[in-house]
Amino acid sequence: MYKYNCLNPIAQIGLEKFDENFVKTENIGEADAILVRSAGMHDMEFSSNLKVIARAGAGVNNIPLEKCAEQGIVVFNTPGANANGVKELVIAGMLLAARDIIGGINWVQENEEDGDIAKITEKKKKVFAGTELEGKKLGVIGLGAIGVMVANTATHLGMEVYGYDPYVSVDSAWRLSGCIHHAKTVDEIYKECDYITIHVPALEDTKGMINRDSISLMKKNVVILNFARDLLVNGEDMVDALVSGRVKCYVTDFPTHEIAGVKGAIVIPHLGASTEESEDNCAKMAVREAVDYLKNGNITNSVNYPDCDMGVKGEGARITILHRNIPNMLGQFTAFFAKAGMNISLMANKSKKEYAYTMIDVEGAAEGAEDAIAQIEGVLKVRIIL
Ligand SMILES: NC(=O)c1ccc[n+]([C@@H]2O[C@H](COP(=O)([O-])OP(=O)(O)OC[C@H]3O[C@@H](n4cnc5c(N)ncnc54)[C@H](O)[C@@H]3O)[C@@H](O)[C@H]2O)c1
Ligand SMILES: O=C(O)CC[C@@H](O)C(=O)O
Repeated sequence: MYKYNCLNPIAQIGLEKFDENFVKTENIGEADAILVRSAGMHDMEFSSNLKVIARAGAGVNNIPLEKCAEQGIVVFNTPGANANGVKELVIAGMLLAARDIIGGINWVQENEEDGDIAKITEKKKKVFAGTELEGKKLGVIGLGAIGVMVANTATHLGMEVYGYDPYVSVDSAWRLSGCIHHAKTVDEIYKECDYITIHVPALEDTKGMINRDSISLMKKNVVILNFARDLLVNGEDMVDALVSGRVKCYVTDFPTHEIAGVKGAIVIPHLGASTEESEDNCAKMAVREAVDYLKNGNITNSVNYPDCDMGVKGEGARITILHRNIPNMLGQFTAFFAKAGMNISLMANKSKKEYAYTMIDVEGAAEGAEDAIAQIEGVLKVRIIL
């Protein structure tokens, strides 16, 4: 029996994918798997029983990936599962920035008791007038699951779209509309575009990328949209740019004390992925990944270990080994099985940066293998799945 804990509410339709071999626990210390959304995990201590953290979402900056890798905990995310939800809110964000819809709606609410509201509307409405998206230039920084969808949709609104992503994947490149202008430098986006939207992960090299210097390259009255992470934008520099009028509008999904209430900031309470569809998609994918890892040892969509799949476990034992990516690990594993007289029927080995993963199917119960392999230097976690 495996136990799982939910650090955040996870959609029921996903939890229903756990079969009779899984039970929910409120005691994190006894959990084999943790399901999480945005809860911060950097200060948590993990029990040696924990094998999986499945992030029902894309961003993993709330999880200590390196610490988990060192402790043999495989971290998964759910690529693309909430991308459409975010894309739709980004489009809404552009429309809210282009026209003063919020100001107009607030005005109606403030004057709802006025018997003459229909008449005064026609006088007042010019205050809330705006511009259209058609014909404007949109720069998309980061062409992953969300960026590609935003870029493609914006072309249907008649926008001229520039895309920048020096690490774009082959899959994303295939999905990207042919009419998107390939920006070779991020400065080209800053200099050319009327709207700039960022869809990159919060990493050391992306933190604070929107700051005084990058803003100084942008057009006056630019609109900046941030549905990725607050850390990507220097808050103080953004407040200055809004107050001085350098930036016309900053639409963000991440409220901070600094930005909330600043004129020109449209601040949304992290709702990008908060749709029924996105929450269901993320939950289903996260549970599927956790179950497949716990029952079969297969890794799909891990962010700290390599993906590796040997299909459904068969009759004999499956030994799974999380280890450092250093020479002679495979030789030592196979030497153990040879010496123990155990026949290997299937084997796979994959690596990702400093870490590697080996799966070995043997005929029989692989008695003694767990303890013996755990002794090999460089091994981080061994499991025998029977
Ligand atoms: N607001 C929300 O609710 C919400 C929901 C989902 C994701 N997010 C955030 O959005 C981010 C992107 O999500 P996604 O699903 O598109 O992820 P993704 O991994 O599919 O795409 C990220 C893209 O950024 C690119 N990239 C990385 N560094 C870059 C750089 N320096 N310059 C340009 N491009 C760079 C990568 O090559 C990749 O193509 C997530 O990391 C997460 O932080 C927010
Ligand atoms: O879980 C959420 O609601 C937000 C998720 C989002 O920020 C993500 O990175 O996928």
